[in-house]
Amino acid sequence: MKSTAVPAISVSGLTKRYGRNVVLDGVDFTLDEGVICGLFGRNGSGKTTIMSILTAQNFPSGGQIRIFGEDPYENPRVLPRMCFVRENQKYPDDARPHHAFEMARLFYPNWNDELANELVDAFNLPRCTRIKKFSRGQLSAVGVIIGLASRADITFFDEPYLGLDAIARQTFYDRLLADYAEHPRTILLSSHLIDEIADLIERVLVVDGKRIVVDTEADELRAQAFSIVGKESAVDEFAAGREELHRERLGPVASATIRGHITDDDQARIAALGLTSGPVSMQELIVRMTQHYSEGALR
Ligand SMILES: Nc1ncnc2c1ncn2[C@@H]1O[C@H](COP(=O)(O)OP(=O)(O)OP(=O)(O)O)[C@@H](O)[C@H]1O
Repeated sequence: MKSTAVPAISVSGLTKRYGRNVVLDGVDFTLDEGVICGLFGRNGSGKTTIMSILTAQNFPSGGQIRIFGEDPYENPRVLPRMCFVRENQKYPDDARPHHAFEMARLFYPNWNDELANELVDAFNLPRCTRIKKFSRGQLSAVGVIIGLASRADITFFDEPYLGLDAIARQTFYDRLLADYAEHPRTILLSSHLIDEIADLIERVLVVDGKRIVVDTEADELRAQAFSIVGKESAVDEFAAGREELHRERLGPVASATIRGHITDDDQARIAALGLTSGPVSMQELIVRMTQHYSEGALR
């Protein structure tokens, strides 16, 4: 299911301006069907803007976007195939969860009532309370349930975890993976809790400086850096001539994040220098790479 002739999403040269403020400038990426992809980036980097443009809730200022090969604007072939779970979703004042689910059932052809009901129990959601009275986490749970039970061909989750406690977030991740295994589809998930979703995602996109700066398979990303720790003079010796993403010092001891695959020769040299090496978490790697890009080191 990994590659199809027509990608689920294709974006080329996307720009977006709000007045004179250019927030996206030349965003390019494609996403095949049947992939869970993480969309990461700092606050205000444009993640919500990208999702809202892809779901035709916002207009691009330039460039081209295609959903299953088609322009999504006012396109009845494409719009019911996409579900956008956004942070500030509004519901009518008197709506209870079942009202929101009835609306979703009308719109999404693959909607599954049984799954929605199971999830209401899994998230301990009160069935008879008006959504207006819900806590922040309960409100997020309504969005997550709609996102999962819609089984849309492409589901966009934009920071869907706000207010959800650790147990509820784990419930979301577990149910997402379980349902995705039975009903593969395309999922674009933005989050600041990178390590929490690192094991869910197969693909990574990072937006920074108005464009996509990282576009890679998750496994490849994990292998793109390693850390070394030990006496600073030994760290200096090992790091000389290599791309160093980050360094920290504590007295005579330093730890450096080095970009690149660690080789057998590297391992031997690390041991000979009395250093220790370790993996870098996806969150740390993305944070370090984003800082590095922001400092202009890679441009
Ligand atoms: N309707 C709007 N009018 C003017 N500026 C906007 C509008 N919507 C977003 N912006 C600006 O566009 C930029 C990108 O915002 P966006 O919400 O897409 O970022 P984000 O990556 O989703 O941020 P966060 O991680 O904080 O949710 C920000 O600088 C924001 O202020």
